[in-house]
Amino acid sequence: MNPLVELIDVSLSYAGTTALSGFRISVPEGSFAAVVGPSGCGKSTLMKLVTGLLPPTSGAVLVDDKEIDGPLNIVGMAFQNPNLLPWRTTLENVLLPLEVVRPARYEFRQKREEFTARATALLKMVGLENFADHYPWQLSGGMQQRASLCRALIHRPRLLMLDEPFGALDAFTREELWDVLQTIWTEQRFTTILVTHDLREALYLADTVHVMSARPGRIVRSLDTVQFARPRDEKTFIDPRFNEAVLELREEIRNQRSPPDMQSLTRAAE
Ligand SMILES: Nc1ncnc2c1ncn2[C@@H]1O[C@H](COP(=O)(O)OP(=O)(O)OP(=O)(O)O)[C@@H](O)[C@H]1O
Repeated sequence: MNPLVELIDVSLSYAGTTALSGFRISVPEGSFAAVVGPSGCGKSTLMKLVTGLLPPTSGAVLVDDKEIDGPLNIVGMAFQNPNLLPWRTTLENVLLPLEVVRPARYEFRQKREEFTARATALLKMVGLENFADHYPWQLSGGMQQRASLCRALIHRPRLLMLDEPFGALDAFTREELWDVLQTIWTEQRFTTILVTHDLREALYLADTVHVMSARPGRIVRSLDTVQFARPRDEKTFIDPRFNEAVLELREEIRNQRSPPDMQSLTRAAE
């Protein structure tokens, strides 16, 4: 499969801080990639580069074989905070990107009914069919995150970028949402890049788990998860190979952490 997203020798520096250096990744169209790494290694920076919100300092960010030169409209995004607009109902929140993302916004007025039907179908897929007219404050955190997933997918993006979308949820709700995401992805096969601290989440959802080094971040390991048959379910968690892979990734990330700053440790001990 051709890569939809490719970063070639990318570096990105903020004033005085090199966040990424020598970063390479290739994400085949229709695949699910997860990116894990130690805190501050540049995962969110990667999201900003791939969505075109930040240009690289050097190297190339290619999407669909073209170097990107601004925000992309083929992307859907979801973050740890669902960021639903409090004055809009669930349905209205899901429809929001169609009102702002080109070219959908030109069609929105003529095809409102069709788009509403699409939003309703998505809400059904995530189990929110009876909450379309509710406001965000009437929804639990998990329900808000389900709505945020629908909003990310309403314009049928070719690329879904997820930055810790389940990070703030309790373990049970989080695992429920993994299955919701797995079901939608299996059906629609949009290319997905998930940034997460949760190694089980990465292994459960992705085709390939990429491990980043400590800052300046680059990919130091890419682990294929093909041995875990899809659809994955609770049996996946008790597969010894799954737990071995979690331990392996944990060890890899531990080795990537920067050595402790001895001066601050000494200061903290005083
Ligand atoms: N706007 C900025 N200006 C200066 N430095 C920044 C800026 N944004 C991020 N950084 C630095 O770049 C590095 C990478 O940040 P980034 O937020 O991408 O990491 P992350 O892996 O997403 O972090 P976390 O795991 O804590 O969510 C960090 O050291 C951070 O302090």
